[in-house]
Amino acid sequence: MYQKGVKHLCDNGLTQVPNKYILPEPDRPHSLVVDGCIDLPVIDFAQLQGANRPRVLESIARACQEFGFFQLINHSIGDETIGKMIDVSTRFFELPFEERQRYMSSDLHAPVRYGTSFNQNNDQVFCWRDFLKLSCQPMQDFASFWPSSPLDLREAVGVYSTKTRQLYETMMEAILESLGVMNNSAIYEGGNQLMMVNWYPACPQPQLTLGLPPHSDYSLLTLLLQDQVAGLQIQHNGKWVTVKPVPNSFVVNIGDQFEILSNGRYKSVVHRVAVNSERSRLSVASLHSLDINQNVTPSAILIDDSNPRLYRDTNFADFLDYISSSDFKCKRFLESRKLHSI
Ligand SMILES: O=C(O)CCC(=O)C(=O)O
Ligand SMILES: [Fe+2]
Repeated sequence: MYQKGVKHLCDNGLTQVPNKYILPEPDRPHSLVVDGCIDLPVIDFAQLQGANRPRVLESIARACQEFGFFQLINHSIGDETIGKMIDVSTRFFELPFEERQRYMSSDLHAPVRYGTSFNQNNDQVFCWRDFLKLSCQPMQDFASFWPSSPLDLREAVGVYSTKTRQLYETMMEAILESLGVMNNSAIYEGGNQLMMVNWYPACPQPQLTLGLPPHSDYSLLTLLLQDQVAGLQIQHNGKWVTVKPVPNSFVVNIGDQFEILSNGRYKSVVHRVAVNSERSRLSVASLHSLDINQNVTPSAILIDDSNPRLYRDTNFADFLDYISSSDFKCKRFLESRKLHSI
């Protein structure tokens, strides 16, 4: 019954968190280890386009080194596109269960997948999240698989994914430039784009469970849209800190593939999601990575005698194999790609 998702469970009335979702004591989101809200470094996309570019690139480098995350403002994706994406996603999760169930699949490679928890095939303890995962790139291959209800979903996802894709390419160019890696559009053109729409229902005992367990993203880069309900927490200086939502901005974070590409200069930082008893929360993560079988390799110009190569080549298919074969937690996939001299 837990396989049907948290929304389904809550719709049937719930005053306590079932055992299936109760984390062992040390894994719970204790308020003691949470160091309050932080303002992530803010990067002004508009400034990146003009004479201030060198200064903005320095701020990007600092943000990527210190946090692995930043807030992107003035990013040129209109409020209307963002508003529609949030609205249509919310309406998807409000559809009757039978309608959502049509997209349920335990196949990690399915182009459209409605599911629950983190990896419901393997998780011992479930997390307090339902999701809709949509493959987006190349769009002509995938759009016909996207849910046909709500009626305006395909159009909203089409516009939103095209615009986030363009923004991703511009940000990749800038982030690589901040590392001194120039003229490398071949790395990020084409590639894979997955839209992960996350729904975290309000939870009667939020201190016992998590919306998502600690993990790093496998992507090169993730562009995250969150609504106004706080929940995202990142590891910073050994503590969990909550990221304050900024309206109409994107939270941009470095993924495992970028950590490898940068030979460890920029780290893919572990994050998790806390839930709350007051409000449900929606987020849309646009995960951008290389094509499924395309290897990511540390950039040659970031390797020399004093900076030896730190990672072996890997690809997205390896990651999917990894998460289907083990109880995937934290950064263990990336750890498994490290060359053992470090
Ligand atoms: O909901 C969030 O704020 C984060 C989602 C996330 O980390 C993910 O989808 O990988
Ligand atoms: Fe994530």
